[in-house]
Amino acid sequence: MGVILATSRSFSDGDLDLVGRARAAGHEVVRGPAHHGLAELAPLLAAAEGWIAGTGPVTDEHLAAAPNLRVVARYGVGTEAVDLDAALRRGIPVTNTPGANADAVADHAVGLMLAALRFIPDGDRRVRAGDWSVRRGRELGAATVGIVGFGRIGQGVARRLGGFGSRVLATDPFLPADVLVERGAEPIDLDELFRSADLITLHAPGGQTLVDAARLDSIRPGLILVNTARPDLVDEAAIADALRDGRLGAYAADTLNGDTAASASPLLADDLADRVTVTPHLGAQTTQAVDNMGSMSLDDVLAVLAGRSPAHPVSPRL
Ligand SMILES: O=C(O)CC[C@@H](O)C(=O)O
Repeated sequence: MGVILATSRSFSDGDLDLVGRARAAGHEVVRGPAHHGLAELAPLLAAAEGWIAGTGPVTDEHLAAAPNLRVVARYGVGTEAVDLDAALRRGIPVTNTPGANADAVADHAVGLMLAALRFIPDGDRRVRAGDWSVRRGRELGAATVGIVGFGRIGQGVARRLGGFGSRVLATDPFLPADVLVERGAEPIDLDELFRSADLITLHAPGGQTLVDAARLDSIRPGLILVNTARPDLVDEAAIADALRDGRLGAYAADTLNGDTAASASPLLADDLADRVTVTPHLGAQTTQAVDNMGSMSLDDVLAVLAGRSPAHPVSPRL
């Protein structure tokens, strides 16, 4: 029996029997820790022929510790934590699960927009403290929403905002303007989007800083910023400053620098609690998305282990 290592947080936690599917193909699934250092994983990597990887790092050192490894399947979409060049050099294909969690994340992004616009988490905290005073919010349909990154998730957000009646602006370096128009958004460049929107939602790949102190000087006062993508897209200290001096109205995020060790984030300061909402990277955690990510990643691993091409290869040159 070959070993498939799964270090994603929720592989096989959905409705599908993915462990049984692997077993039927002659493989055993071994679960490993999602937030891992190399020392912790090395004994598991030593035996693995396939690796279903979560958001944790997949470095050249990890690959060197896995002499039997034949495929890395990213359980999810972002591949910034995977050393694609190292995998290419070692002849190990890398796959991901495009679209698998797009609806789940788009739902969550809209949820965070409403949470921030209507002070929902703050209202809950107040009621529990016996305070029934109200804060007056704004309607999503009256907002100009800027979508940064118009891939499957960004487009899913635009579709949902169509139902609310919001004005939707979008920017994406890889898509022609007519595609944005066709899918419900007004094309605009990044600088102009930050100057024009009342609410901005980030759906771009990690590995770049899109929101820093200079950018926050150009925004409309009271802007609401939503980040369901990656923590390094924003400079968290600059966000905290902008929340304190009122340039930014609210920050609602499904990700923080350091993630599980995030208590160190400046955004968790007590004085910002009424303007900051954070969820524990649960945007992709729905039964449907977990089944999609699990079955797509497992099918790709099984394909490679059976000597076939995977359906969702990631190109290191993209
Ligand atoms: O819930 C997860 O495992 C993360 C998925 C998400 O970050 C992705 O990369 O698509």
